[in-house]
Amino acid sequence: MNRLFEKQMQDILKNEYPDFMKALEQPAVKAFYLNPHKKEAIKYLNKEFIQPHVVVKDGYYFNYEKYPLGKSPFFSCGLYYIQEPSAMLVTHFLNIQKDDYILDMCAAPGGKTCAAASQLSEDGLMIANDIVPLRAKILSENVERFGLKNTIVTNCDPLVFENQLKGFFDKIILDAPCSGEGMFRKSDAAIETWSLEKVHECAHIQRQLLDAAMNLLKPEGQLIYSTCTYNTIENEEQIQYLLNHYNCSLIPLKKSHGMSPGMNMEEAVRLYPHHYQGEGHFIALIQKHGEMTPFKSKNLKPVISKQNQLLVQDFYKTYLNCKVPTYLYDNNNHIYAILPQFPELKGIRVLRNGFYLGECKKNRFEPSLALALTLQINDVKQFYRFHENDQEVTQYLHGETIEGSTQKGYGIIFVEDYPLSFYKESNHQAKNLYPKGLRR
Ligand SMILES: C[S@@+](CC[C@H](N)C(=O)[O-])C[C@H]1O[C@@H](n2cnc3c(N)ncnc32)[C@H](O)[C@@H]1O
Repeated sequence: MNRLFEKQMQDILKNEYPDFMKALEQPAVKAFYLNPHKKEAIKYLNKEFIQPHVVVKDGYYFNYEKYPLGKSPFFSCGLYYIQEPSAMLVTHFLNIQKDDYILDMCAAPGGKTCAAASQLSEDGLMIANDIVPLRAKILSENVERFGLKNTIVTNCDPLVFENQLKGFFDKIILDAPCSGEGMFRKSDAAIETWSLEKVHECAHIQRQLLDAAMNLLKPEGQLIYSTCTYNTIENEEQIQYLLNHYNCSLIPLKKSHGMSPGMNMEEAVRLYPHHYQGEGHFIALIQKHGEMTPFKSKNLKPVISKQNQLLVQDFYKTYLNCKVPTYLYDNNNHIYAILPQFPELKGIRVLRNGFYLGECKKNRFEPSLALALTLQINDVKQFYRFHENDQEVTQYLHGETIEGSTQKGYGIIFVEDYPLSFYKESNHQAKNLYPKGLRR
């Protein structure tokens, strides 16, 4: 372990330092939270290996060795998101209202995006962004798996949002890139790449992101800032900067179960592995004050060609028992259901324009995995239903064709009550439509 880091922790923790070092030798704790839209699924999970999170509603710790939930088909059905138990507190502390407009500035892989966006109604909006293209792609896949209809996924430097969405957001999540000191128990790479220079480099980026966040918030909007690191440069000093330079104040976060206050900042939360069951974290909630007139964005207009509209309508009529969404947006024959409050994003790389329904190809519509994952058994005219451990589910996830019956065309594979993917049947064979990149 780096000497400078050890010295820093001794200064912060004083006589608790040996306990902290001992805790770093223990295995990291794993947890998940249930998808609020699918939470009856808890009945299918093995209670022997899960235990409720101490504060997070619908959050659970679990034993990954004995119960590798990431490998279960239920994971592919989007029934839960596996997230570190300290990271879960970020959205727990953000008092989300159903119609909030939220920006998650550094969102990949999407733990906080999925937790927050799944609490919003169709009057709300989440823009989930990550600057790294590959990470933004993973974020987009996780948004899809969680069945989110109100979420736009972008891949840009979040400073760019300032040009068009100043004063637009009710809440901003800034889970900042940081020096990762809190992840030393989970990741050797975090230990190896730590240096004081890295702390200062991260602090520089964080400062830019914090300035942008304050400008992007509505007057009376809230910013939740978090890092998985312990040093005060990236934590309390950043918050103090905001308090000194902006019309804002700290909202006190309620501490329990071993959560510690910030350093000379009672309202914030610090999490240490020798006190709290999870990795190292810092969280602060900032209330912006002010009178600025909220910015009115230019909204994204629904546009779709007549021909593509007919293809989508025909697909819904033939295979589904639900209505075609009201606002359709056609991006190069990729069809999205958008919501009236979606802003137009100019010059920003958008990976997901909202709820992706599928692609119009020549004279047919090919439905997406995103559409499949939002359907219930009553919504579809044809389906096959299996149990978690049935061989057909394993075969399907491998990408194999499974034996059909006398159905024709598109249907959905369900695992218990939860959709997994579309298939297309002909000649008694249910052709596999599970995306190649997700097969396992
Ligand atoms: C701590 S992780 C975010 C974890 C995520 N919030 C979650 O809950 O799954 C920080 C993210 O910041 C992104 N990042 C790095 N530099 C950035 C920058 N300059 N602007 C925005 N995001 C950045 C990284 O790609 C990384 O995905």
